[in-house]
Amino acid sequence: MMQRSDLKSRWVVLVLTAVILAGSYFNYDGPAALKAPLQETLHLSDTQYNLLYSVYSFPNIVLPLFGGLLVDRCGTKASLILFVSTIVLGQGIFAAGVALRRYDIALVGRTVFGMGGESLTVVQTTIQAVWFQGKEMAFAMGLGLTVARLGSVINDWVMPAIYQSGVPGLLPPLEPASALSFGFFITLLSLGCALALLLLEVRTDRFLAAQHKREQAQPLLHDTAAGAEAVVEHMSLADIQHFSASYWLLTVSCVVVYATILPFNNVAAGVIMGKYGVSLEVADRLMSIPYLIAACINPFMGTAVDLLGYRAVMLTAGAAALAAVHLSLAWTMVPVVLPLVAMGLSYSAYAAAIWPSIALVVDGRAMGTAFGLTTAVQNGGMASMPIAVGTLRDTTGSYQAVEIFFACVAMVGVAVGVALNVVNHRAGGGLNRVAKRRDALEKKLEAVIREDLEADSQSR
Ligand SMILES: C[C@H](NC(=O)[C@@H](N)CCCCN)C(=O)O
Repeated sequence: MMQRSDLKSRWVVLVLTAVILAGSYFNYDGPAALKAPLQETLHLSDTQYNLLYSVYSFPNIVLPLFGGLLVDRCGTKASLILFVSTIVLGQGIFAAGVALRRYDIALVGRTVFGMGGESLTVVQTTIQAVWFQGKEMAFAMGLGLTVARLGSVINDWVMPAIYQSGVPGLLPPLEPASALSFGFFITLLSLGCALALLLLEVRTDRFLAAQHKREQAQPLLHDTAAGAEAVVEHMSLADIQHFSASYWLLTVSCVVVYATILPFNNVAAGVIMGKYGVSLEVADRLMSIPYLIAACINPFMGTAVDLLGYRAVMLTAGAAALAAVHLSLAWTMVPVVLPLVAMGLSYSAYAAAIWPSIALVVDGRAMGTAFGLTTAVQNGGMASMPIAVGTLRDTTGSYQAVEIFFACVAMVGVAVGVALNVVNHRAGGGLNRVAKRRDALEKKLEAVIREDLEADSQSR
């Protein structure tokens, strides 16, 4: 029976989903590229500035856990339009709040934006899973993340330029709301791509329905969400109790290690400007280095993980490298490019290992629940970390204490990584093995058990 993954149009779907997410990542990092102008215009302390990131994550301490359920219930088409519309609305409110010099409205905008932003990644992953099921799924997802991260990089380059010069006849210069309004147009581009995807999905439904009628096959599953059931099965909260120690260690690792990457990016311009005395534009270009490197090497890192294994080792080494990066930013005056390049390499290695590791340690049936739970817990870290960072910066007056704090959190990541290696070794070392070899061993084991069972039933 013909499926979506048999159609060439899956590549169009990949481009559309990647551009949709790039629009979201572009605007997630909007405040980071405009840190100084935003603080100046709205008279914000570091704590208040960082709260713009915490409020993005607050709703997501719960939402991603139910994101899969919502996608299952409402379908990918409806939830895609819902979540993209939510980020359009959120970015519009945020830009309006900044234009009106109303910090409270800006916070509401970031909260609404967050309510769409993280759930959008859930529905995007589901759509990619449905269209690439049994085909190039890992490659497609890696490429999707690369394009999304390019959204962050382009943001770092474009936002300060628009802030400086505005858009003649449209947006005034030296006004942060101008750059944020440009971000609003980018969300409209995401909405345009989402509508194009909706049309493509509807046409594909019709095409497959006609095809299935011809084949006298089962009735068509009328929504991609239903089609997704084979891959991203119904979320069941009861599954959580069966998750292994490795899963929980991976989740803790995800929280602490990501807490030293994304919240660092939120204040990176401030760290670089304060320490090296460069302009906002130069600081913004420099801060794009980690994400630019990650965007370029993500698919290769993913391939390396697939070919070599060593996931748990890579997670631990990535955390250790991040601790070294933050310590060097706290205590040394090495050229800033070096720690930023090292951060990009460690981030990419870490991201390439963490998400497939989660897929390896949970039962396929509980995959949606597992990813939803990890993302929800991760957002707990993303919500609290900016508050801690802002408070530290405001009370000490410099970023040195913040950098030492980041390094300590990364060291917790190293400790969790060591524990993960021990637990994983005792459980057979699956995370450090090559997936194909692991699959082969599991298949062998299954065959032996099946033979035993058959011999058992024959002897009775
Ligand atoms: C793949 C991973 N994504 C996440 O960790 C998201 N939960 C948070 C992304 C925040 C920007 N929208 C990543 O970006 O490495």
